Amino acid sequence: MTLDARLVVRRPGFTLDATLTAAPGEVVALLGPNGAGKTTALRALAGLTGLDEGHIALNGRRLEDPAAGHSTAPEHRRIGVVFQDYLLFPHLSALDNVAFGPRCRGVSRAAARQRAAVLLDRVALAGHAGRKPRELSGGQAQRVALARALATEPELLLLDEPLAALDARTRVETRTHLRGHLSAHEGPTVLVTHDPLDAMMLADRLVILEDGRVVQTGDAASVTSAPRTDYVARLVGLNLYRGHAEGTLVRVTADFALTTATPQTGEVFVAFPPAAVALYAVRPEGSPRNTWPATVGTVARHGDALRIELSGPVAVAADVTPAAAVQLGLAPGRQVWASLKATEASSYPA
Ligand SMILES: Nc1ncnc2c1ncn2[C@@H]1O[C@H](COP(=O)(O)OP(=O)(O)OP(=O)(O)O)[C@@H](O)[C@H]1O
Repeated sequence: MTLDARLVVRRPGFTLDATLTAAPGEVVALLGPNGAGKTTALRALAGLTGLDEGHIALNGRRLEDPAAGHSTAPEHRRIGVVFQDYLLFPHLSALDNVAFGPRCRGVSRAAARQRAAVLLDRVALAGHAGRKPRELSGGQAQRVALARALATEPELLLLDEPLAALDARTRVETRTHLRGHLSAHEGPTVLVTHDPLDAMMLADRLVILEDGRVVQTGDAASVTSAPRTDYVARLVGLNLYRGHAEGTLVRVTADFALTTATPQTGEVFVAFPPAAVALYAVRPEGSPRNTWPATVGTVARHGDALRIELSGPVAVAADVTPAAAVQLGLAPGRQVWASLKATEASSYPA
């Protein structure tokens, strides 16, 4: 069971053009900022939004091929969808919600309910089979929605912000359960989220979508260690610049260059954490560091540290201890020197 898709959907002022593949058993997270096209991509896979171009193939079978004038209706795609707000039928019990899909596919009432009971048991809700959705907690409703999506034995599983409706505590617990269920699913799974933690905990691979395009893909470790866009850099809390490298010197702008530890040639990204930026009242002398004058913009709490947004030759975020902030008198408008060790700046080809 393999997913192979190129999704092209044109809207006024927005075009989704994303290639998406997923191997059997693989969980792919579509991660991106608001309006990136994640939901549009999911709806296109489910057949709820038509493709203007491209194709969707599952197991080598074409579900949609606009060039050939072919589109399989949503109900004939072997796809299970868990929507953001779960969309459970309010008047049906948990059991009948789960039995609904098999019933629609012609399974007898008794067999559908039997299958639903097995699935509810699998999501640890056997004791709640008779409850209506309003009598379930958010986490329980999420599990019923998952059981309902699995009830039709889908080849492809789609999840739209599966944990967004849950409070923080339920979320942690439900995420762990969901991870287990996803790994038991033999087909590919595509999940949409704008929560990096959900993406990293649930998915084998991240596909970062920005403005309708795939800007980066890879496992969590490779994406977070080498972000390729500002969005990804902010997501993982790194400063990120693009520049031109000649050896260990990377020219970022006409009047700003950074020295890095590893020599490179050509177009590169340079990334470093805010905690690697040290601030001084006077220019630090005589060390193999990058130093530049900067002006304090905003000061905000960030964990145990203070996150200082600085302007100057480049915008940069620095984390300092509250004690250092007091000592340096860090307030908006204060002029300081920023400093970064070459060994803290990693560079990699753009
Ligand atoms: N039915 C529609 N008609 C016209 N434009 C639409 C429609 N649905 C979505 N769009 C536009 O398509 C773009 C992508 O929207 P989409 O909902 O896919 O993004 P998203 O990444 O899921 O965002 P969010 O995280 O906010 O849900 C947006 O610019 C949106 O305004």
